Amino acid sequence: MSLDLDGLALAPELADVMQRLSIVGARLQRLIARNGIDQDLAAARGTNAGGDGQKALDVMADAAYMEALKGSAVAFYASEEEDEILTLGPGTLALAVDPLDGSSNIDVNVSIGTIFSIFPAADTAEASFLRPAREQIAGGYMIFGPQCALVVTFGDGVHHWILDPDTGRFERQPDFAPIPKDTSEFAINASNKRHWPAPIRAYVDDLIAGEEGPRGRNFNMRWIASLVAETHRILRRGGVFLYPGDSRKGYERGRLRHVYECAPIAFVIEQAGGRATDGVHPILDQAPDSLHARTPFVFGTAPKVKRIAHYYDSPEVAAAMPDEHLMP
Ligand SMILES: O=P(O)(O)OC[C@H]1O[C@](O)(COP(=O)(O)O)[C@@H](O)[C@@H]1O
Ligand SMILES: [Mg+2]
Ligand SMILES: [Mg+2]
Repeated sequence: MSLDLDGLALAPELADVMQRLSIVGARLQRLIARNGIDQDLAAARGTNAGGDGQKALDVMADAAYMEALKGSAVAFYASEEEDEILTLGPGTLALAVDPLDGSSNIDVNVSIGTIFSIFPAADTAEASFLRPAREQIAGGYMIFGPQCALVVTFGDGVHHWILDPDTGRFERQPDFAPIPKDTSEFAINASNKRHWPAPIRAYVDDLIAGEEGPRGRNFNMRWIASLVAETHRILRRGGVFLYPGDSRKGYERGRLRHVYECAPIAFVIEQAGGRATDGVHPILDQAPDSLHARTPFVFGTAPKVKRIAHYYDSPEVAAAMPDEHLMP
């Protein structure tokens, strides 16, 4: 057993899937640590269904998870790297995965990861995933960086393990505390500013105006270009992440995918007392219309995410709202 699940009272088939995911995660961490010694994990390998360039590690991670889940309770396997949903066998679960998130960071030694979402299997493969994200029974990620960590919610708080590289075991840590509310960090790819919708531009302009602006205080910006790394930071110290839809061709619904990126991250963030929306409406209340559907994605400290939604009504009013009026 590489993962200590004592006390979580998981159904045996779900516990078995978590063990299998963690074993692949520990293997990927070792593989990534040897990138450049054994092979080039960032080598181009073609394009996936979403039209994104695939790298060697994208393809290897996808194959490793798919292989590891054969014989498990996972009947339907959906992946960023697979055009269609695959049927692995009889089973009671459906699993969606972004096998390797943050691919642009594979060859620059920056944290990358895996994002996964688990539903009860429905009658068909499509029905198992094209459904309100609130029906997930598990959502989480593994992050491969200075540490390898597993973060997952089963709807009962946000659980956390850190891989001990000496033993290959994931050691259970205290559950994540509620997301801090007083952090002044925001994460957005500011190079796309000219393409953003007006409310997002107004919100970010007010942050950048700092203490001379309507918010009356200074803010700090981060952009790692690894969703798992941004999520891990926000879980730990608060803040807000935005990847809005924009006017670039193909980015009308943003860049991030509902099924295997936004839905599981939204589940974790809400379970940690935060909020996750498409800018206005909670992600967990939405059902995607296709497997690789994109969605605008805003998540983090709840009052910040609520304030952003108010910018779609009136930027002036939203900028002046005291944080305490926006508390969940
Ligand atoms: O390169 P951009 O446009 O800043 O987008 C960065 C975002 O794209 C992603 O890398 C997309 O994920 P993949 O690497 O799995 O395609 C996110 O991890 C990250 O938040
Ligand atoms: Mg991704
Ligand atoms: Mg990916």
